[in-house]
Amino acid sequence: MAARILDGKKLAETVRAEVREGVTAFKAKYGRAPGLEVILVGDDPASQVYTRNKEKASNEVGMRGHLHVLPASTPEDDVLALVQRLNADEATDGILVQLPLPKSIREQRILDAVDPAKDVDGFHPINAGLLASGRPRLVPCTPLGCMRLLALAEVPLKGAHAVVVGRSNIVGKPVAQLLLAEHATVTIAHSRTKDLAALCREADVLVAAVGKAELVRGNFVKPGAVVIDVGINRVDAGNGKTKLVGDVAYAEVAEIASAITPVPGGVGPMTIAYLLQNTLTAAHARAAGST
Ligand SMILES: Nc1nc(=O)c2c([nH]1)NC[C@@H]1CN(c3ccc(C(=O)N[C@@H](CCC(=O)O)C(=O)O)cc3)C=[N+]21
Repeated sequence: MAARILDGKKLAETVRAEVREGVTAFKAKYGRAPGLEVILVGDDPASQVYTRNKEKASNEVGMRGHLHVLPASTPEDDVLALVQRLNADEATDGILVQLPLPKSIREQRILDAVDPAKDVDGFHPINAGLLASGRPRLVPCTPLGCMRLLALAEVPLKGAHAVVVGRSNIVGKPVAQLLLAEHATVTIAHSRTKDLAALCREADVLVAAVGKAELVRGNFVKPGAVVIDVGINRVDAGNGKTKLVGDVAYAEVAEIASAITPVPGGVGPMTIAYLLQNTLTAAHARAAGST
């Protein structure tokens, strides 16, 4: 039995179309476009591609998207000053600081400076705390994308055992909170978990977000489970080139799971789609004066 492939690229198109309609309605109501400001510090090639894609994607749905590129040598205080300027800018609804930042800059200091009302990544401790308290406001994009993929899979979450492998503030913890809110029984596992394979085999829903290429093998998966692969690992393809693989050994697991997300074309495109959705959400909240 081969698993159903959960096509994130196609579903992301649907989400973007939803956002595009929402942006049209927002413009009609408020006479302005939602504004997204993306900040990239440094010249990491992958980050350059990702941030340009975010800028482009926001413009494609009718937003005012803008990318700020700062040299890697930019002093921490200058990055902070840009964040503060954007916090104060009425036309800016969303601020995204691309990670990782150069080592000379304290990430926490910058992320904590983003106005929680404009924190479209959902990384600010206020937004993390609201999510954990069952009062979600701006929720991290990748976990939102995972939940939408699970909705596509039509997997019943109520009472299901969900195992999340990975405990990051960006994916593992928030996706666990969202699964809990849907009444799943959630286990958060990580690199130090004893007998990880046996624990994962208990999962009806398995979310792999550890950042270790193909860690999740066939023997980690209960027959019929739904598998969401958040990993994006660039590995040697053997022919002098590189390729992207997830945290899941796809070919092997696709023989056992009932549904699985591919890499690329799974969670990645959904992350960008939900960044746009979050920007629209932030714009509405700000325009309505609720924050
Ligand atoms: N503040 C911040 N917010 C982020 O959301 C954030 C970040 N920093 N830093 C880096 C990571 C990574 N990330 C990706 C988003 C989409 C794809 C994506 O669309 N990937 C395509 C393939 C891309 C390719 O071919 O290289 C796919 O999976 O199909 C990948 C990676 C967002 N991140």
